[in-house]
Amino acid sequence: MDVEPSMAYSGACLKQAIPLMVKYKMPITPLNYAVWYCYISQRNIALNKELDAFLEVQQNCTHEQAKYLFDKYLSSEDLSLFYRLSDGFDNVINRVHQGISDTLVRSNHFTNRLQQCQQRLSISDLSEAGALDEVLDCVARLSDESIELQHHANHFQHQLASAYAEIKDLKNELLSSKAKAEVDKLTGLFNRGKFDEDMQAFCQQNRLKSPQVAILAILDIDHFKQFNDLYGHQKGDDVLKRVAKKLVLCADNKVRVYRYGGEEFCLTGKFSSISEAVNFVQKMRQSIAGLVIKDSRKSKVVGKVTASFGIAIKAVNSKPDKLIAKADKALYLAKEHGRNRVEVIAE
Ligand SMILES: Nc1nc2c(ncn2[C@@H]2O[C@H](COP(=O)(O)OP(=O)(O)OP(=O)(O)O)[C@@H](O)[C@H]2O)c(=O)[nH]1
Repeated sequence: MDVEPSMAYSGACLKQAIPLMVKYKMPITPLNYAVWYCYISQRNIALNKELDAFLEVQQNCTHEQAKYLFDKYLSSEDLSLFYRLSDGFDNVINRVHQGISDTLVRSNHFTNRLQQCQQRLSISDLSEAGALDEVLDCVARLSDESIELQHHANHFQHQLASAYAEIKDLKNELLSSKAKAEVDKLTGLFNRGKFDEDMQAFCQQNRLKSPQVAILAILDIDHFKQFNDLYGHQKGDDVLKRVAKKLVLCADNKVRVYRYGGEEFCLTGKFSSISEAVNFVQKMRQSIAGLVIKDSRKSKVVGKVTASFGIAIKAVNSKPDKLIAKADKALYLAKEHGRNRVEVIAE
């Protein structure tokens, strides 16, 4: 890169790059940022095309692919530049740090001047010729310097206020991009990405209060394909939203609900016993079975919705894929045994 971009420009790029890195689950590292910076500023159309192709095929760009793009289209000079410019937080923090150092130097200087004046005044004999002039001189100098110090303090205060606003902006940007990346657009529930992330932590929690059981339940709307085929995809979407609403209404702070994909949802939670967990899930099932779908004029009932549930009881040191497979197996049994029911696999 020949011209070093301005701080404001790199800050603006950072604001655009962060949501993209969060969306595609790429760690915010200088190398990744360099690739996205290049993408956003459209400096190299070939890089944009290659990155678009990765994103289209697999919805993300792996570390190896980012490294490949970097090696192919960017140079180590770029990286050192991005090390300096990419991290908006660092830039702001450096400015504040510099402001504090300047203020300290100035206030130390002013303290020294005060001490010098104090000394000069204490040894001045006011009856001596010129002593009053010396006092006046001291006071005038101190007055000038205190005005200068005050100007500097005001300037520093503005610097701090703008740094604070900038950091807050970046933080909000990061938080809202992260939150958006975790939510399923149609239903507003947590999405599959968030589920995969949470499952790791859920499976690692082995210290449950006694007696307590942790469960994973997967539910699948019954004959949903038929519903789509009969009433259209939009009506199908409507059903998904209404099922999600019911799940949220039933859920309390014991459980967390996700859209697993398509017409499947899942929930994780802790209960004091297996029967309490099953009763809870049965209530969810009944609540969904109470859903009535009407035609667009809301005059005619066009269908009822039911869902089948599979519950897996988490064992100590359960691995996410094993626990999911167990819940899937229980769900399969619920479908096999007639749908609109709950099956549990405990072992
Ligand atoms: N409207 C809508 N349909 C979806 C969505 N995601 C998946 N589907 C549909 O969900 C249907 C799932 O059908 P299947 O897996 O065959 O199962 P099913 O008809 O629910 O039958 P059972 O599970 O055996 O009770 C498919 O027709 C998908 O197209 C979505 O976001 N919106």
